[in-house]
Amino acid sequence: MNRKELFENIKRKKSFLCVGLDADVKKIPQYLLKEKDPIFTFNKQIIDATADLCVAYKPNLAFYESLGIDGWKAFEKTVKYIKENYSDQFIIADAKRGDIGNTSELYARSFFEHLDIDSVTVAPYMGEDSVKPFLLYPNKWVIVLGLTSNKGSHDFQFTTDSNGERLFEKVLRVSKEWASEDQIMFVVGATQGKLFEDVRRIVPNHFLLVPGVGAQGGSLREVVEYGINSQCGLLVNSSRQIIYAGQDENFAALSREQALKVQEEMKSLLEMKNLI
Ligand SMILES: O=C(O)c1cc(=O)[nH]c(=O)n1[C@@H]1O[C@H](COP(=O)(O)O)[C@@H](O)[C@H]1O
Repeated sequence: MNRKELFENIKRKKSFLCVGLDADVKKIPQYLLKEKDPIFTFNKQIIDATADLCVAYKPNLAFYESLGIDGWKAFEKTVKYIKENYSDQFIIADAKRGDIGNTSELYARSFFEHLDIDSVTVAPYMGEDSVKPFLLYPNKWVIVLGLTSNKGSHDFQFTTDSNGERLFEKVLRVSKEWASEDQIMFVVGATQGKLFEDVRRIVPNHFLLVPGVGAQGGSLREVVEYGINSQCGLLVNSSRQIIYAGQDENFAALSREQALKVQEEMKSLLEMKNLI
């Protein structure tokens, strides 16, 4: 999916919500454990209940890999299900990969060839040659960790060099040269609030993947205030707050209610910014 199509979907659905499919076998409704594939059954119901309210899904690989082969199968089935039933959804494999070139090549192959997923999150720490193999796929997206949502973002990302440039700023400035705005997005945590202004000074046009609203307490209003651009430029992820809204048979309907609340706020913010 290209940038124009993504923006068209945002306008049509009046939403820039990404639902995070972080399905933890210990947190999903426990009655699902009697199913043959509880994680896929859970995901399928969440997807069916939210697909008209969001433009993207982000399964985080940790939740699947932790279950071994069964988890990987549930991941593949989830991706296939989205692609076959909701082809307008942008799929993000949240894998935070990145390694020496020949290894990254294989990571890229698994997500972009084997699974044909739209995008993958990548850690930039190992530099250009660790990210480049992902960029060899012209219609796919690489989502580079820029300024993360967690407390530990302060350990390294805010350290400054002799010119006063912070590490996250250097990451954005340097890595945006590795490919065009049609292939690279950046992760910026919703918890970083006003710092979106600093991010936008360096990458005014890029799409940003923004986790950290909901369970981590980031403010959607602030993200929009400081981070939106003329093509919206934001995919705001919420995982736990949406997918764990209920524990009984009606869990998917409760997830939908949560997603609807976020989508309604997004609609009014898009209207306020004259984008719809
Ligand atoms: O790359 C990410 O998606 C990510 C980056 C970041 O800085 N912070 C962050 O929370 N995430 C992911 O976004 C999701 C957030 O989940 P919730 O806090 O439950 O909404 C998880 O899958 C995290 O791994």
